[in-house]
Amino acid sequence: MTTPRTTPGTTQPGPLLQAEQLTRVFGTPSGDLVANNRIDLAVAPGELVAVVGPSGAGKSTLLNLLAGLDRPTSGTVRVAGVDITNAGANELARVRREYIGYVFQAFGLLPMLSAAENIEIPLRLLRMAPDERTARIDEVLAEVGLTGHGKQRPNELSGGQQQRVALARALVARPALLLADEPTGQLDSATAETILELIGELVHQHRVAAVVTTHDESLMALADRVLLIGDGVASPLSKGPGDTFGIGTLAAPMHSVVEYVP
Ligand SMILES: Nc1ncnc2c1ncn2[C@@H]1O[C@H](COP(=O)(O)OP(=O)(O)OP(=O)(O)O)[C@@H](O)[C@H]1O
Repeated sequence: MTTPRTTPGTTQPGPLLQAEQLTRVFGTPSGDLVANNRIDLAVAPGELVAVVGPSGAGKSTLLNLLAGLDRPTSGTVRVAGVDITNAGANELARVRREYIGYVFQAFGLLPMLSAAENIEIPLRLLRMAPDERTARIDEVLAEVGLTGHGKQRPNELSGGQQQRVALARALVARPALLLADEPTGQLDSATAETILELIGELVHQHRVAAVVTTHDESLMALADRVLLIGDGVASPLSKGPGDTFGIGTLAAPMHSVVEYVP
């Protein structure tokens, strides 16, 4: 992989991703539910931010807002300087296509397509020429350690391999922003660790800005910053040499955010 995609001739000062005062309220039969409450977040190229917190704390809600898959009740999201919250459908689609790679919690691979064909989808959306597409797919398959597996369908691959395909699909168009929702949620701990290391490597080597939601404590150790959304009481966080962060030791008021820089 070479450098992340940028639009020629444009400069993008400041963070690649900037969320300000993001609030998402869901109407439910038992009343309004505040899933995200005034969340601020800025992520620069080359930075890996882990979003952690208990089930139901609002992690997926936040990621969906950052990806433009959902619109906030209030607040704004800017990607490469573009306010995607108030963008029209075409502009939103362009920003998502050109800047964002998204990894879904349940892989989201199309079962009838091979691994290579799944990975090819974002390149087709970008109307890349077939030769170039093939070269990029080979390159990204090598990066995620799946050389030689391109012709296999998802059901012919292990869970960890499917997760690598999902990651390859998110990275194939060299997105400047990687958003991954629990990318290791369905994997055993050894495979999860390998995937997390791979994400860390790719983000830091290629200066991708990344936000990854996780229950996995090893991701917190790899992250440049940890954003905690959760229950309970806010407490200062600290980390000694060689320590990992324990989610059990972290607590914050419900739907509040504590940001910690390791
Ligand atoms: N479309 C929706 N309509 C109503 N409530 C919703 C909707 N989506 C999410 N919620 C609620 O918002 C809250 C946050 O959900 P979210 O999926 O963001 O949590 P999470 O932290 O990602 O949880 P998990 O770790 O279990 O995936 C939950 O109480 C959930 O029930």
